[in-house]
Amino acid sequence: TQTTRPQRILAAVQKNATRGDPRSVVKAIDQFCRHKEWAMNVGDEKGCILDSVVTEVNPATVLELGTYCGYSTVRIASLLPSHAKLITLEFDPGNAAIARQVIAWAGLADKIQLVEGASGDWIPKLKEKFGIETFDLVFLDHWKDRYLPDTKLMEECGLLRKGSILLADNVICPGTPDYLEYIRNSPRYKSQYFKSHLEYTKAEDGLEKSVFLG
Ligand SMILES: O=C(NCCCCCn1ccnc1)c1cc(-c2ccc(F)cc2)cc(O)c1O
Ligand SMILES: [Mg+2]
Repeated sequence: TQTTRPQRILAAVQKNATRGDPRSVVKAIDQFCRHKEWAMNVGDEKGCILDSVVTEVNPATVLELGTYCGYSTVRIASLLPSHAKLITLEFDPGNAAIARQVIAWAGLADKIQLVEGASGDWIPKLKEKFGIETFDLVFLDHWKDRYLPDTKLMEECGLLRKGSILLADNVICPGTPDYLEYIRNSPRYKSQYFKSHLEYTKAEDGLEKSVFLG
């Protein structure tokens, strides 16, 4: 019976990465996706931009929308201060099951809370469920047509504070036109575009970093 792409990514991690070594997990996935099989991880080039933003913000609370196989989850969590918490939402149960194992292999399970379900359902429940006040950093990497509605939902639910950072993947490819239009024209945000490339390709893509002004 045929394996799934996430299953093949997990196998590559278990074969090539060292347990408890997040950077080796990131490297193993990048090697596999660059040389064996493309997959929609944020990747190494945009990943370096992600790393610099995480390091600059040094967040105590992080929300990731779109876990996939846990590549960016591991990448972010490996840079967090010891008591920081990362909540990651994944809609697809198959992806979530793989991501849990990738996160465990990296030894980061105690920093990460993986929640299965739809972001639109979960965002209004995060405060009560996880005792979260606000998020210092949000990484948007899920369905591209959900970036805008979920951003508005986070505003309405009081999950953003003055200075909260939103970092959005794929604003060029596949593209998030309605989100870009909103966030770049809203007086409540200050945005900056980081030009890069679609993971493991030469196609243009980039990350949009936006500061919520309150
Ligand atoms: O669709 C993407 N991600 C969302 C996956 C489903 C999220 C499910 N979910 C999780 C939580 N709530 C909902 C994505 C796609 C591409 C891409 C680019 C070019 C191409 F030709 C094909 C694909 C590149 C990415 O970097 C991406 O992130
Ligand atoms: Mg992406």
